[in-house]
Amino acid sequence: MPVFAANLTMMFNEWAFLDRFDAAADAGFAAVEYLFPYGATPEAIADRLARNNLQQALFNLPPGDWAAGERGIAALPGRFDALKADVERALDYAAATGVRRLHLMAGIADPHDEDAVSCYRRSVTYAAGRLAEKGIDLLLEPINGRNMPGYFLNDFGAAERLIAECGLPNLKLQFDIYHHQIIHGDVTMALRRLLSITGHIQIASVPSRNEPDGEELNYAYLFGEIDRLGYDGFIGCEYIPRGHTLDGLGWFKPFARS
Ligand SMILES: O=C(O)C(=O)[C@@H](O)CO
Ligand SMILES: [Mg+2]
Repeated sequence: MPVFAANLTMMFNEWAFLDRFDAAADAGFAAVEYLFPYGATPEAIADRLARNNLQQALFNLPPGDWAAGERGIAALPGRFDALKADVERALDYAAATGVRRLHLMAGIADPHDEDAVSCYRRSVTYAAGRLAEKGIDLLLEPINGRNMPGYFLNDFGAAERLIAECGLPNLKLQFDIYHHQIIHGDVTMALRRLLSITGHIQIASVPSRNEPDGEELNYAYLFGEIDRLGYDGFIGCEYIPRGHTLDGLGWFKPFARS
């Protein structure tokens, strides 16, 4: 049975950030993820995880200046020193939370620009190496261009090729089913092909990015397929609830921790 992680950036927004940990645990989640922990101290987050017996499934390395429109800096030439500092900052939070996987955002850059391509590869190789020393996986997530126009890593094939070329055991794919359906479709066949290099899965309805209980994808079928393929990682619930978070958890009832 999949282990679902509540995404505390999108879900449980009725509560302040730290209180979302309590709310997610009360709703039956055994794990959480979010985009960024950096607005709270590592100690405060560790305390919420411990007191609620929650696993920290995932978070992202710092993304650059998010408010200014940056969406990662890994593919941005001239930012390598900042990236190295970001890796250390994320590792402080990793040590406190016990997370075993971190997502590195690529940034807004032309995927056909040679400088961006070589810069991205250098950043990925460096970050994966540093995380390997701590037993942590580095994840790469292709993101669709409708949600993130101009994003460098906008193709699952590109991620698959890079992971194969680098040949680093802790470099893995973050398979967000929502993005895959929008970019490529054919989700089941892609899961079968890519699960062996997948370190984390995320879900949402398509096209609305709401609860995984309707619209274009049949998640009941996909959860069965993910189980059948032997996936033993987390599934991150990276969706925007249609209304109050708790009112939209009908789909989750069979999986809730009691
Ligand atoms: O946008 C998504 O999808 C994510 O998983 C975020 O972490 C941004 O990368
Ligand atoms: Mg995602």
